[in-house]
Amino acid sequence: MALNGKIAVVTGAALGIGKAMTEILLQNGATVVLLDVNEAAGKSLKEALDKQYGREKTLFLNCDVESEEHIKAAFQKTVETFGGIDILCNNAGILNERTWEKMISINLVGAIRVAYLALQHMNKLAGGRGGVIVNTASMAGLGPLMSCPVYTATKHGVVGFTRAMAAASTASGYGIRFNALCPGFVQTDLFSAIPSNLGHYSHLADATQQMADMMGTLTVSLVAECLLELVNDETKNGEALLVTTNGNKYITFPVFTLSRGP
Ligand SMILES: NC(=O)C1=CN([C@@H]2O[C@H](COP(=O)(O)OP(=O)(O)OC[C@H]3O[C@@H](n4cnc5c(N)ncnc54)[C@H](O)[C@@H]3O)[C@@H](O)[C@H]2O)C=CC1
Ligand SMILES: CC/C=C\C[C@H](O)C(=O)/C=C/C=C/C=C\C=C\[C@@H](O)C/C=C\CCC(=O)O
Repeated sequence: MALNGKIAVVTGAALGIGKAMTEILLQNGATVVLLDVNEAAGKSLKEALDKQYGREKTLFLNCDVESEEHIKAAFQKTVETFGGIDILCNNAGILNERTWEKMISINLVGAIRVAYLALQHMNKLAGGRGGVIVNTASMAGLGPLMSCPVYTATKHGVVGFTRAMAAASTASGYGIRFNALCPGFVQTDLFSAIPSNLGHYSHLADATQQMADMMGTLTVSLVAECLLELVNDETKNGEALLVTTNGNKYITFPVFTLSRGP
């Protein structure tokens, strides 16, 4: 299988989209390290996956992406156990406008911290073997969601970080591709909890639900298939893949040519 011998790390792996990412990576032959702050859910998933794929194909580590210490230890354990990291699914995230500073700390600062610490092991200039980092952004990383402006900001940040790191990696010779996955509404616990997590914008919950009703909700397995596309297609670097129930598209962004003023 395409990912035989590859070592993947998934953050937020215990539930939702991260769980589906873990499963499709295993189905395609990868060994997967599951990182999540929800220890009960992570251990439960590991137990189920052991039965299906064997104990040696996965490792669950309790890891909070807000903690540099946790992430460093998780990546160290990964490299000690499996010899390296080839694929990072930088997926952990929350949606809660009431605790917006924490949401920034997890969705944006956490994603950057995880990517930077993974670079220390993946970067060819640092003895790594290169690979691919897929950051889970969102459709809200491409356009505004009025009911969750800070969530929108975090996801716009993830898209921008991804595209800039893709260019930096190419220019520097890291040997790592960076791509952003931008799903619309996906049926997960995060999505189900939205009405109670809009804070100042709770009065806009109905409008958001109407948008979701109109656009439809995606399954986690469909999102995971798009992850696999970004992992397997070595031509993809610096891409933002929009995933909707009406199909998927690679977003075209404005190009600013550097030219002197008049
Ligand atoms: N559900 C949706 O409609 C969409 C979700 N997304 C993004 O997809 C990613 C996954 O979301 P879902 O699967 O929907 O959510 P979920 O709530 O179902 O699963 C998120 C997982 O991340 C873990 N997590 C949360 N904070 C963490 C932390 N500090 N450290 C480590 N793990 C942590 C949770 O324990 C959970 O297992 C998020 O980044 C989210 O913003 C993007 C587009 C659509
Ligand atoms: C309320 C948030 C619900 C779920 C979280 C998930 O991450 C998410 O943000 C889902 C977003 C769905 C957005 C749906 C419509 C957005 C419309 C506009 O903001 C335009 C957005 C993108 C346009 C991209 C493009 O077509 O070029």
